[in-house]
Amino acid sequence: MFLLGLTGSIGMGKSTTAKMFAEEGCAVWDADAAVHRLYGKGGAAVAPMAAEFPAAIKDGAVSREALKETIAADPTALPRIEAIVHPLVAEDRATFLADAKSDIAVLDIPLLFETGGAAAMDAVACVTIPDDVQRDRVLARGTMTEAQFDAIRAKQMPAEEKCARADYVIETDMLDHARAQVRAVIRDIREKLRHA
Ligand SMILES: CC(C)(COP(=O)(O)OP(=O)(O)OC[C@H]1O[C@@H](n2cnc3c(N)ncnc32)[C@H](O)[C@@H]1O)[C@@H](O)C(=O)NCCC(=O)NCCS
Ligand SMILES: Nc1ncnc2c1ncn2[C@@H]1O[C@H](COP(=O)(O)OP(=O)(O)OP(=O)(O)O)[C@@H](O)[C@H]1O
Repeated sequence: MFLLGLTGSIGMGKSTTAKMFAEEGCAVWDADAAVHRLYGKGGAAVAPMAAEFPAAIKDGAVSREALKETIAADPTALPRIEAIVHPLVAEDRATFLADAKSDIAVLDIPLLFETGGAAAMDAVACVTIPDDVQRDRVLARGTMTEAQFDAIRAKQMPAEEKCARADYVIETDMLDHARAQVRAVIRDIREKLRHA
């Protein structure tokens, strides 16, 4: 199975583009969605998070709202959260890949380059839009304050660097344009698989 990493800065269109790959028949796994499962009631992150961040647990699940307050108040919190969450995310991904049935698996991973995951991919696609559009789109969702957005963005590798390292760049300026690029990426990969 061909492993295509899909990455890009916060709000640049990873989830929307991943859905397009799924619609074209690729098996898709989403790291953020895995975190949602892990944080949910009965999720594997709840107990270890409760041990370190008791204030972030509400109704047996990890509360993102509470967690964002913790992160804002304590600069050491995010790396400690990552140390708990990232190994669990890696397990979730291994389970997905063991069951996946498709010629191409797309792994939507926001921190693919930051965490060194790109080395395990056969190729990487990076979604991109200009910074001002990114900011507008993220703030329009209303789930983050401008300060929270800036803090997350500052932690991520700059978008230009991600694109420079990627094998494919997908501009997410318009849905039809992105879909055409997704189809071109799939065609290119299938062509490569035929000649492998
Ligand atoms: C910070 C939290 C509480 C924000 O939750 P919220 O629901 O508002 O946003 P969401 O999870 O959808 O994340 C939005 C985007 O923020 C970026 N982001 C999230 N976590 C991180 C991080 N640790 N470092 C850099 N960017 C991050 C990603 O681009 C992500 O797609 C949440 O993302 C979290 O708990 N992050 C820690 C776990 C993690 O590292 N996840 C990243 C994918 S494995
Ligand atoms: N090709 C596109 N054309 C127009 N709008 C788009 C396109 N792709 C994404 N968007 C819009 O941009 C916003 C962010 O997209 P999306 O949620 O897919 O990004 P993301 O990278 O997964 O975000 P995050 O990093 O926060 O998880 C959404 O409002 C979405 O509708």
